[in-house]
Amino acid sequence: MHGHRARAEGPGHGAGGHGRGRAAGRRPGCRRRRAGAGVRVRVPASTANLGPGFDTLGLALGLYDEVEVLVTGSGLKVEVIDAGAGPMDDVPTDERHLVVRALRRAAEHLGLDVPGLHLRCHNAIPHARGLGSSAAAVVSGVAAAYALAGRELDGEALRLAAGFEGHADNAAASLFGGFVIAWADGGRFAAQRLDPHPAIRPVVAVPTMRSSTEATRGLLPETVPHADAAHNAGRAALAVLALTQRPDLLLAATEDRLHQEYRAPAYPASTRLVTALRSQGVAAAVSGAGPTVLALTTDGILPAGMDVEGFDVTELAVDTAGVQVASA
Ligand SMILES: Nc1ncnc2c1ncn2[C@@H]1O[C@H](COP(=O)(O)OP(=O)(O)O)[C@@H](O)[C@H]1O
Ligand SMILES: N[C@@H](CCOP(=O)(O)O)C(=O)O
Repeated sequence: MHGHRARAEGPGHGAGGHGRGRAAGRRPGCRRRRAGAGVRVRVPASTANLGPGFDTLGLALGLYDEVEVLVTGSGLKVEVIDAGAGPMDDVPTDERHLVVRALRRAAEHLGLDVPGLHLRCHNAIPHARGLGSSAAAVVSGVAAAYALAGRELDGEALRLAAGFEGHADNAAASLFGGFVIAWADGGRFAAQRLDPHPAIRPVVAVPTMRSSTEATRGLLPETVPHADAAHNAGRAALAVLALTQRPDLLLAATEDRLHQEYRAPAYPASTRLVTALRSQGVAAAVSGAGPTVLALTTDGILPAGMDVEGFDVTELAVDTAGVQVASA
């Protein structure tokens, strides 16, 4: 399943979405999925904002979580396997598990009755680092529900997934792959996918420290100076051109004044690395809400002499396919 294109039309589903708490009951017209049905989902990580495109721009990355979903007769079993993400001590294995919540909400939306569930989650995307692990988890749950219902992913899938976090940049990238522009009209999320320029080679510097997106969103001011808003509007527009056609413009196109400096106290080492890379001409930004540092290079490496102690530096491919689902 791939190549889906988000649509801007259709009814929206916000974070308070419909059907909450009804998953256990079987409603009239609900289609029961037989025990034994199963799907396997592979979902890419993502990097959001890309500097100036706060809550708007996203890029899918070639680092994947995989989830095996088996429909059972009753109950819930969640197995969480470290496939490179590190310790999973922040993940509950009951109904609060993010993949389970997303799957249940999407199943409810699709009129699908899932009597019991067994999940095996192979997690490679590190949590709370700014690589979209939570959006990837939500997208995998939504994609699993769509596949179990025999439905193709559509714009409603994006609205369901984005409704969990209230912004769609990561979710759209994980759903559709490639480079995405996401927006919301009164809570109705939509996205447009674009093909990133093939010369772009993202490098990520991932620190061991975690930083929750919710916490660093709390550092943002209610209002920003008009000049900063104007600056970011221009740079975000330029970023669309740079990401798709003109990688030579990436340094100017990744300059941000809306969110990074406010979040800087949460991760000083990442901020220092972004500044050092930019001073060497590398198009660097904080990835998502941080603390990972993203460098959009064309050679797949960082300049010599950078202080990357405490960071795990890796080149990641751009994922162009988005979430993939197969029968298990
Ligand atoms: N694969 C997953 N399965 C279950 N929960 C997850 C998964 N990935 C992320 N989460 C939840 O989301 C939190 C991280 O979300 P967030 O702070 O938005 O960071 P990120 O930048 O990684 O998305 C984790 O602490 C965990 O509670
Ligand atoms: N636009 C969001 C992106 C959050 O990304 P994450 O990978 O850190 O969850 C923000 O900047 O808050």
